[in-house]
Amino acid sequence: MIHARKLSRTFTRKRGKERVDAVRGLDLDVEAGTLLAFLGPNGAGKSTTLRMLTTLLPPTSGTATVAGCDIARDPDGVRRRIGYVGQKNSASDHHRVRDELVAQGRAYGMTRARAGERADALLDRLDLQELANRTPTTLSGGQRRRVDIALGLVHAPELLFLDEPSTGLDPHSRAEVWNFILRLREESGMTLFLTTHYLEEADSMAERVVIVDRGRTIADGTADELKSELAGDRIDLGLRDAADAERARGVAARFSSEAAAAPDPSPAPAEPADTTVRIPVPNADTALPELLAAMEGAGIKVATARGVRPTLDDVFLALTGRSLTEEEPTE
Ligand SMILES: Nc1ncnc2c1ncn2[C@@H]1O[C@H](COP(=O)(O)OP(=O)(O)OP(=O)(O)O)[C@@H](O)[C@H]1O
Repeated sequence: MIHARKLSRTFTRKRGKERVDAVRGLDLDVEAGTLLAFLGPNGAGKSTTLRMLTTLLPPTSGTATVAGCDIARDPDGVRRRIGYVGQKNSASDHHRVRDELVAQGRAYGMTRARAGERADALLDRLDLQELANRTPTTLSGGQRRRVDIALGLVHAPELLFLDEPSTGLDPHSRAEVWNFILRLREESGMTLFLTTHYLEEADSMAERVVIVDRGRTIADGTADELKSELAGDRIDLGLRDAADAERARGVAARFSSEAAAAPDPSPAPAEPADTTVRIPVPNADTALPELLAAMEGAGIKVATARGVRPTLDDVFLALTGRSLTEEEPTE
């Protein structure tokens, strides 16, 4: 459904004095029917990639076909086959939801009757009937986002791009929008390509996660594959004081060669107290009892112990030494 080869985009700023390589040689193949989450820190090149694939921005070099059409040679073909839901609300504030859907259908060349039928079918299928005669200003954030998504579906695209669909929403509305997306995916089997900042959402909802950093793909797979191949489990031990923690690190070294080389191999976004020891292990469930027995054998009193499964942030940290939840330093 999407095939990109060496897709690149360079911007020049300050009257050509400064070059920004926003996307650098991206290769990507996406099968039809996939729900793909495109993740990365601020400035990684996610929106630029999305804008190139949706023909809103020409690439500096490289090629891509989207839904069978070349983005450079046949941008109209791409636009007819895809839907795009941007970060800003697309519905105007003062038109009723059904009228807005009809206007969108007309913009795609449908007759008034056909556009009306399509609007009603969408309202029905997406459970939006009760919003049909309301104006967007009277809707909640989640409802408004659902209407935006419906607008992107009027011309029955094969593929829908969503740029940060749940950003700026409260947790309840985020869950509402996600349920909506998952239902859409289940019922239509359509291909969904979305960017998100929310790692937990990408982790639990997407079938495939592509992580980009500084314009390049650094990881690609299912969330489980990425976590088990690139991050691994961890055990966090809480000790009574810094001296005990130091001794515990020595004992832990035998469980993990990395633990010996780097006493705190995984600096979390919140700095751990120096009484906390973090130990990378292949499997936390089996390592925990052995580790506690070893600590006891060395006369070290452990106050707290817990096995920690990796998150996608741990994957990013393992690959880049930075946390995905940290802000990028401004260039
Ligand atoms: N029109 C532009 N002119 C100059 N630089 C740009 C332009 N658009 C994007 N950039 C730069 O390109 C880089 C990638 O930006 P992009 O918006 O694609 O990142 P992103 O991953 O979508 O970030 P965010 O998560 O913050 O939306 C950034 O350094 C950004 O400042």
